[in-house]
Amino acid sequence: MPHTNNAYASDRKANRARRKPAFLTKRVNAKKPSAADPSLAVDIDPATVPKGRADKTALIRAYHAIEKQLASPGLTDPEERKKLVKKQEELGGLAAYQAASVHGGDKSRGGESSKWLIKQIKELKIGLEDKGKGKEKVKVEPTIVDGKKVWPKIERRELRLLDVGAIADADWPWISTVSIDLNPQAPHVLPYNFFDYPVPKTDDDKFDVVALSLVMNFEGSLVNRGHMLLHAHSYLRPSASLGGYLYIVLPLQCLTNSRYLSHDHFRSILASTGWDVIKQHDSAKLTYWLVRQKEADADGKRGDGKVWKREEVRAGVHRNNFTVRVEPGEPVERGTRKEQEEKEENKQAEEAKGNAVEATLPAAEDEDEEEEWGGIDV
Ligand SMILES: C[S@@+](CC[C@H](N)C(=O)[O-])C[C@H]1O[C@@H](n2cnc3c(N)ncnc32)[C@H](O)[C@@H]1O
Repeated sequence: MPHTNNAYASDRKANRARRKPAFLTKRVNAKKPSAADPSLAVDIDPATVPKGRADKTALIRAYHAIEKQLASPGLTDPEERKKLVKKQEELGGLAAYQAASVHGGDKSRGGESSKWLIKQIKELKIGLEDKGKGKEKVKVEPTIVDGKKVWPKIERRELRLLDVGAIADADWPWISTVSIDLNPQAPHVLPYNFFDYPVPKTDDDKFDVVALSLVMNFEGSLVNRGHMLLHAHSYLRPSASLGGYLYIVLPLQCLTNSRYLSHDHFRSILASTGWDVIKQHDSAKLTYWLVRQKEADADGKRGDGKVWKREEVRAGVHRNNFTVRVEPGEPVERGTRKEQEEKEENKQAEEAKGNAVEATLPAAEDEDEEEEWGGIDV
């Protein structure tokens, strides 16, 4: 019985046996060597996005392994950095990674994550609560027609959504979406890092909802994942004393099979960073969270400022290491994380392994697990 509920676990076992997947072995040009450094040899046609599930998984893993190295504090040599970036390019770059990834919002796969969000927005009447102050409240209830909910047509101001890590997706007529991504794949997606996207100056220009769908698990720095939770506050428009919503989607295994994170632990981190969980749902592969800003205190703060380090929440070797750390300060840039942080994380990971009853697998195996869930192979 695999330790995951993923139907494709057997594919991963194949990879663990270090069998080189087809797309990595395919030679585009026998003469094309591995540049000056043989360790950079990745025999892949950059234009070819792997078609098979196992090959896609291998690409995601390979890309993520490099992404993690780029986020490492040990990476101080600019030449090493260049090599790693080049390696990613040879894999097809972020575009190939995106094409190979499973996306919660991908309409061709049913747009699973956006569907869930839209349902919640309608049910919670998000964007309607501050409409027409002093006017009679609009009653919005669905009627059931042929067993399906039909929502009445109502006048509503356009709801504003900031879709972070959007790649290329989605629009609804009554939602005004601003989409940003590190590497946009469509003209309407703005090329921004979330941490650099300018905060709107007026409340009217702010957003009702910020979406981080399968984005936190993409971020290689654990501390930056926490910063994403803190940073999202700035973009939300306050409505009465409460504020707007943050929508988070993660691979389910980030919470159900992580050594350092569970549903309860994530809920505590959310509370501490100023969020009340309003709706939560798990599908077979994804976990969905719609959270709302807590009431601000007299100083305008919504969180308790607590520092969250990596803490073990469940033992066992057959676990992934996905977690979120929360620390004050600015988001860290790749390669500039303090060495002390990494030492501390490694020490904690070692202790966790030592405590594990079934601590039999080699470290490399654990590493695989982490890459897998740091990636978005869901
Ligand atoms: C797996 S895709 C998720 C796509 C889509 N949101 C979905 O749910 O299917 C993750 C995307 O997040 C983007 N991303 C990661 N960190 C980001 C950041 N700090 N700012 C903007 N985009 C980011 C990546 O470029 C990547 O395209």
